[in-house]
Amino acid sequence: MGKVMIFDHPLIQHKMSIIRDINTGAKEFRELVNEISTLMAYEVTRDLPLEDAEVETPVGKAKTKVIGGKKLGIVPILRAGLGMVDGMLNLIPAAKVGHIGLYRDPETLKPVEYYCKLPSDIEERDLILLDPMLATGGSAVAGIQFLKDRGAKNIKFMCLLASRVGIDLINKDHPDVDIYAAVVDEKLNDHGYIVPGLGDAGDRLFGTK
Ligand SMILES: O=P(O)(O)OC[C@H]1O[C@H](OP(=O)(O)OP(=O)(O)O)[C@H](O)[C@@H]1O
Ligand SMILES: O=c1cc[nH]c(=O)[nH]1
Ligand SMILES: [Mg+2]
Repeated sequence: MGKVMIFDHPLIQHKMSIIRDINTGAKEFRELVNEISTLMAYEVTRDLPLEDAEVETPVGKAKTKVIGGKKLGIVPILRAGLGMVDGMLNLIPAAKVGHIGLYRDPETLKPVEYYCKLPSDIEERDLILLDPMLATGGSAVAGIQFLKDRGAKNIKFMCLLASRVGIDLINKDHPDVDIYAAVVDEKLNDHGYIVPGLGDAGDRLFGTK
């Protein structure tokens, strides 16, 4: 089964508290999603392989380590995943960015696909799939399958808020995928929203409600 990493870092917990607050407006919400994504990127990239290197300092030669030939890709699930892209690119600026458009049908709660544009060499890249919300898990599971169908082999899923049900579904359908979540909430309501959650992440990021 994939690893499940929940973040207990005080900075992340503090920022998640503000993000959940109904009184936090779109500007601050966007800034915080960005900042939390950068903090999480630090841990999500922990297993990047290092290679030995040597550099000339002003005083002599230093034996150093550099990130090796690993190619990375980040793939936000539209729309809400877009809010996490810049935060990730702050730390891994060379990563290529793909996009998957999925929305959750409000009646069936099933994901509906409407867009896909991925790096052409996706099968050679380690991918981090981004979506702030993991609720029923339908969108994440569909997004992961989407990437695998196009040749991706090494995929991580990163979200801000996860439900227990969503984590279990990814573990069941994609046991090879590691999950990174800032916070876990236990419950979903009848409309598939995480409770207490933070509401609709896409609407809060883009001010559409
Ligand atoms: O785990 P699930 O039950 O599938 O729900 C999570 C999905 O729902 C939200 O997207 P939404 O459909 O609201 O689209 P949006 O990002 O365009 O607002 C969220 O960003 C996830 O993609
Ligand atoms: O709580 C939820 C569930 C799905 N999508 C959201 O944006 N929020
Ligand atoms: Mg939404």
